[in-house]
Amino acid sequence: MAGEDALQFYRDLPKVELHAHLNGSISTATMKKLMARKPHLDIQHGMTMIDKGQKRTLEECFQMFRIIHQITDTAEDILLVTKDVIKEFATDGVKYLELRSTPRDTPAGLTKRAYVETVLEGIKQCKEEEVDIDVRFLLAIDRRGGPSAAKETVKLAEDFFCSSNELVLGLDLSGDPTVGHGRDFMEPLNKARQSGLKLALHLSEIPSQAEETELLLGLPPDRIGHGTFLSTSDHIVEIVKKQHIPLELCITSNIKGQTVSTYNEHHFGFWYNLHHPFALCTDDKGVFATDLSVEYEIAAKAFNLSPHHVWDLSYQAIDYTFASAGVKENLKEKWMLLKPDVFRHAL
Ligand SMILES: CC(C)=CCNc1ncnc2c1ncn2[C@@H]1O[C@H](COP(=O)(O)O)[C@@H](O)[C@H]1O
Ligand SMILES: [Zn+2]
Repeated sequence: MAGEDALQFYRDLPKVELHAHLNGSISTATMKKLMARKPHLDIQHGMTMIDKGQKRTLEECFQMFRIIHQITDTAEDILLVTKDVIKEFATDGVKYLELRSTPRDTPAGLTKRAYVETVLEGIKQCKEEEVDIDVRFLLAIDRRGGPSAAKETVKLAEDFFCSSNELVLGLDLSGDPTVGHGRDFMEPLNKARQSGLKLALHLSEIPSQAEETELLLGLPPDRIGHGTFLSTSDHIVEIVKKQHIPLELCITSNIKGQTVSTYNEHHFGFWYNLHHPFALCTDDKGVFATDLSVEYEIAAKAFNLSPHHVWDLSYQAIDYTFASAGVKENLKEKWMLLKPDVFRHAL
């Protein structure tokens, strides 16, 4: 397979996306619509996206999110962004998506509760429009907010967990990993867990976080975001392996954010060789100018995966979703229906 044929194979492959931050997933087309609504902000596209071949420091990446948040500060913006992002994932062949986003009170008058309601409305409208994708939502805790904001977000998640008809499934812990300490979030995260919410935590995204990682692994989380530096501690690897905690691996994000130097050195290789569960994900498809099909293609090239291996990766990811057993079964049936076509393309 070469060039366009290859990319078509990865597009046609039914996929599960488990690690996508809403405001990091905004495409160029949607960004243009948002910028046209707010010309006074004078934001240029280069300020919100890292193009092919470019890299940024972690600090510069988090600066980009501050700029993006200025552009998405009303309910109309959040509704537009949610619907566009969902439709773009569907066009890329994603059949099941767990979106995550940090509820925000904005100067434009949006409240955290209204923020969540708007995202859920976007998901509902896409369903009514029969977009071919099953979408669920995780509320994100930004480390910058500290324990009090975390408690508020957990409370909101608990409320929507009960009322959203299985749309809200859990929580994410994210934000600048150099800010705060995991211990600040143990109590609210533990409480969330006891309420039945699932936990997807960014862990060991930067070096020297072994102490924090070990503490948070004690919850334990249901999935780990990135886990880039987990493998620097044998003890931590043992804990993760023993509990079979799936990882969410985001290759382009790690390269462009410079926590990993080259594709071949990505920790995909380490966990793949251990046969440990993981799912390929995009993280921020807008900021990092990628798509899930592109991430599968990058992994296949860097780690020499056959189309069968690639198929297995996408099929296995169904088991790592936070969806009910029934939803997982339906997805597996869907995958089997789509399988022959996919392989006709591959051969
Ligand atoms: C800087 C870099 C390399 C980013 C990739 N890795 C990330 N690590 C931690 N938190 C993140 C990352 N990407 C996005 N986020 C979180 O997602 C938010 C944007 O999406 P949202 O507003 O929650 O809808 C950011 O403000 C940040 O809190
Ligand atoms: Zn992330």
